[in-house]
Amino acid sequence: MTQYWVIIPAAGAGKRMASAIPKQYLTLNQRTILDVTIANFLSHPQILGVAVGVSPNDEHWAKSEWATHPQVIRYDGGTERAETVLNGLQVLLAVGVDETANVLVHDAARPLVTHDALTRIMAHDGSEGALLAIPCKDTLKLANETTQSIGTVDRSAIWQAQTPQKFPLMALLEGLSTALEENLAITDESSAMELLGWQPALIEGEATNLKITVPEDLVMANAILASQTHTQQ
Ligand SMILES: Nc1ccn([C@@H]2O[C@H](COP(=O)(O)OP(=O)(O)OP(=O)(O)O)[C@@H](O)[C@H]2O)c(=O)n1
Ligand SMILES: C[C@](O)(CO)[C@H](O)COP(=O)(O)O
Repeated sequence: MTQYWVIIPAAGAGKRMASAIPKQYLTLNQRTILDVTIANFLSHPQILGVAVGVSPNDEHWAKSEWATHPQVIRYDGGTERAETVLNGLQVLLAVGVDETANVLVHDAARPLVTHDALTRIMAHDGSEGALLAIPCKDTLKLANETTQSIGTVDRSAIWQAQTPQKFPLMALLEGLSTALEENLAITDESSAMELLGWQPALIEGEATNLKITVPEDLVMANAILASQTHTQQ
């Protein structure tokens, strides 16, 4: 079975969470969100190691249960997510990861991804990359500047992107470098690859793989964790 390195961007400030500490260090079932995320990956047999991008002035990483683990590399993230991921790709090259290898990129703020979903995206053998995503289930409204509905968007072709996202290391490095050089506001890896003309596969994920962004997401994540057995070590 193919084995993978994972880049976990964890250098964000968590502004929308409005918490005293960056949200990736908030507690989920007596562990930090970041430690739960790392545990989820390192407990999967196809994961070789994790490169975690944290803020250069991060004061919390040293207390992580993974801070000294041999399969975990800490590196300096950037001011934007794309920069943090790009720095991670450079780190993987520096430690000898093959340029042709596919790598996974996964938000630190998504601790509940299941091994089943990880196995499915790693098993996907398409040539244009892949990402976990979920088809839109709600009716979508278009809002005007006073938050009134001015129309309904056809949701039949709308999917919500999640992570992990999987791309060849060097291709992703080119995509992110291009997007950053052109000052393009990209919020995930697949949008950078689409700029190069790639059409990555959408691999259906799970609604429980939520990104913890605002306080109510943490309430939901705790409820999901309490109701499901996640394979974590
Ligand atoms: N410069 C940045 C910005 C974000 N991230 C990471 O990208 C993931 C998804 O981003 P998001 O949920 O937006 O996190 P934040 O940027 O921290 O949140 P906010 O936008 O509310 O500040 C998070 O794990 C976050 O730590 C990162 O590594 N480097
Ligand atoms: C990568 C991502 O989680 C896919 O939905 C999302 O784009 C991250 O966006 P954010 O604004 O950095 O949270």
